[in-house]
Amino acid sequence: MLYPGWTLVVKFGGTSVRDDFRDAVSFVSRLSDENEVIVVVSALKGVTDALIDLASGKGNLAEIVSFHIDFIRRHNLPLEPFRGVFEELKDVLGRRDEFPSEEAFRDQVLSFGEWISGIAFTEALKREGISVELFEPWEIIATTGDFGNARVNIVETSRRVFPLKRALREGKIAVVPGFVGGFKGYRTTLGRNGSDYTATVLGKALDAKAVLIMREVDGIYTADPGRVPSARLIPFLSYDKLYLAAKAGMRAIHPGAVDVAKGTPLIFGRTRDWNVGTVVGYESSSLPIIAHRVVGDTAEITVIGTTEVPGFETETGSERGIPWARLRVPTARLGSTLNRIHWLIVERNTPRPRTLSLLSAPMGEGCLTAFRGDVDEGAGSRNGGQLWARI
Ligand SMILES: Nc1ncnc2c1ncn2[C@@H]1O[C@H](COP(=O)(O)OP(=O)(O)O)[C@@H](O)[C@H]1O
Ligand SMILES: N[C@@H](CC(=O)OP(=O)(O)O)C(=O)O
Repeated sequence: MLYPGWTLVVKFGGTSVRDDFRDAVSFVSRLSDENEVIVVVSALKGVTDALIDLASGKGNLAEIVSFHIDFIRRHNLPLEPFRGVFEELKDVLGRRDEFPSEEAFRDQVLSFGEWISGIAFTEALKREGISVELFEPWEIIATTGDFGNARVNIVETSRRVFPLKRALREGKIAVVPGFVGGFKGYRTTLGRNGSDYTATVLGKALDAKAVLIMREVDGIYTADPGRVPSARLIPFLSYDKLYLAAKAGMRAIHPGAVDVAKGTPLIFGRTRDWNVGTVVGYESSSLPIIAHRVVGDTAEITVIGTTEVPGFETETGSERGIPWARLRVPTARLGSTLNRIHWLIVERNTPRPRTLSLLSAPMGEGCLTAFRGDVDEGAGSRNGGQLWARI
């Protein structure tokens, strides 16, 4: 499958582990027939948030345990390998004072989400009769001591991957829980969506032929496909454009993951049906990407790959040779009841303009007030509390 004999890192996001576990396991099982495979798993979707609450004293351990037990039962996995882990988590919660900081304690608690997923994946592969070994990420991924947002030390991590190489040589699949690293005996985390970062770091350290990022959507789109039904799939995308989009707030990948990946093909696919949609390398299609984020009380919409957004006063710039245009909206100053802006992007200079993408960004209250003066009314339409502007 793919190219026989390749070393592949395959990462499954939290939604895939929680909702498409069987497809994920069978995909890995199939890949491993002819390839060396390293599997990186995220915590089940929602678990990291629940653990953050738990660490801050608000959460409920029993709920987290029963959520996992339900998952374990639904997939007919043996309960035994998990029991000690739930006990260990309870024990950590009682030892808060032994950690050098609140952040170090929180990272220790968060590490259990990915660790439990790692055990689940390992047990599921064993049940298929596949030879597999689970690795402790805090022993492999060497990081800085910035708890909550640690950076990986690639040189040190490359020294630590020998046990993984040994396992691969022995014909085993290596399972490495994502998002978690280690610093001076403490567990660290790599920032939200950090499992992508684990995957590309391992791709580099093991000189993998490709890193596959498997999720609930089949690739990278011109805008968030969860919000924008007309967003278009981008088949070929460059590392630099993906990096700029991630930095501008696109939720699809951890920005730190992209730079590490340079030189290794990054392939985005959907776990369900094993559908691959985007290959990231040095070349890019000309489609723009729209990303948005809220920074303090300002909402930012960035269009990457364009020099202007006609009809709007934008800040423009260029990074890594790629132009971008950015619109900032001070959400606090706005006062109407509108809470979304829909932004229609059409291809211009063509006889019949085609819709490329539509951004629907929640902007806090009052977008209409902010944009009324700037909008080309002839090009857009307002209905049902939505405002469209053509760019
Ligand atoms: N431009 C984009 N292209 C693809 N996905 C995007 C984009 N922007 C945001 N996303 C979101 O990223 C999410 C990634 O899928 P998901 O399986 O939830 O990832 P993970 O489980 O790794 O967090 C999707 O829900 C998708 O809506
Ligand atoms: N579980 C972590 C790390 C991660 O990468 O998750 P996901 O792959 O679901 O984005 C988080 O929620 O941030």
